[in-house]
Amino acid sequence: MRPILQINDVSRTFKLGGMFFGKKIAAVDQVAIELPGDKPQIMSIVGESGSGKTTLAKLILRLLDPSSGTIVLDGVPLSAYNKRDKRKEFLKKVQPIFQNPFTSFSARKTVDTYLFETAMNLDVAANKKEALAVVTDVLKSVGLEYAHIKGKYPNQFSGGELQRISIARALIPKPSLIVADEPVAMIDASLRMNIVNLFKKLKDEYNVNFIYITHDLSTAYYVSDYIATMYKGNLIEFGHARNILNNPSHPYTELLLDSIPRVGKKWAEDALLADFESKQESEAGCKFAGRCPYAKDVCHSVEPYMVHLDTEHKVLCLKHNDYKTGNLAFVHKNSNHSDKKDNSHSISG
Ligand SMILES: Nc1ncnc2c1ncn2[C@@H]1O[C@H](COP(=O)(O)OP(=O)(O)OP(=O)(O)O)[C@@H](O)[C@H]1O
Repeated sequence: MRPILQINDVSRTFKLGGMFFGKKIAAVDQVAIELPGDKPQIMSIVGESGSGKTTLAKLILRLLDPSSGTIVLDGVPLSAYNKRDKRKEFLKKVQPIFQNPFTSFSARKTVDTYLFETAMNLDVAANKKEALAVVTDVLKSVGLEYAHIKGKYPNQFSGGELQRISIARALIPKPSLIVADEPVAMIDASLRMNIVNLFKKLKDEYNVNFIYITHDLSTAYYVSDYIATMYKGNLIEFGHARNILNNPSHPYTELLLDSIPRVGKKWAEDALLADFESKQESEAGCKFAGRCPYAKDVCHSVEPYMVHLDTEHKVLCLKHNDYKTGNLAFVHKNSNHSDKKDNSHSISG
């Protein structure tokens, strides 16, 4: 079964400052992810502010073009949708959900108008009667009645309700992929789980994959089939959520897991993250070395390369190559190969 999503060594750089003296930053730096297509998946992208999550989401949504690399959705490169007349086709396959539902809808338009327009514009319904059936259906799937939203404006809803309506709207074309960028960030903490639970339910009901971008690790670990951890533009760990939870293998993922409040966990353990944050970033080598509790000298001078711990778990860390820099003798017994990152050939033994 072909993967539903392939992100092939994708980078996106931004130029900051002037034409000649400005510097380039790699918001997304050679990210490679393959999401299996055998059944619908929820993949969370986690990482702190500035790690590149939103830039990656925008690349998948075609709101930005990659500086290099390709993204392939269900066997079709996203560049195939570049032509104007292919835009609708793309929107039928990939739908976004944004952080703030109040900015997704104009304050001057009733929300049901949006739903009807989406159904008609994306050729899901040929007329208003057909559209009504579709709209009623998608609203029911997110726990709302059409009668409850009919003729109302965005400010007549709570943030949680409006986010459910955005989800309903995204479902209208029955897309293969929904990209949700921090969809619960503006919602009351007590209601976040309801939204996240919806993703789990809808995944099977609509056979739709979700990319869930979040700071909220507790919901990410709860909802995900796969987890991608990003740090300063790099994908530093990717794998099945079960593997990541039971065997977090990048020191940063370990730290993130440690920072999730858990019943019975002492305050002193929570303080760990802040301590590491205060340390200096290293200039060369691993971007995380300055904060890493396991860093050795080599980590400050040699860029890490991706090590496959098993078929569904990979990590960008020299620790998993026993800090060796040329000899690919992996410590993990299941390891059988390492993959590129173009910088891997700069490693000398
Ligand atoms: N249009 C842009 N021009 C210049 N730099 C940008 C642009 N968009 C993003 N960046 C930079 O790229 C890096 C990654 O940003 P991005 O928004 O993707 O991170 P993020 O992980 O989504 O952060 P947050 O959780 O705060 O949204 C940051 O350093 C950011 O300042």
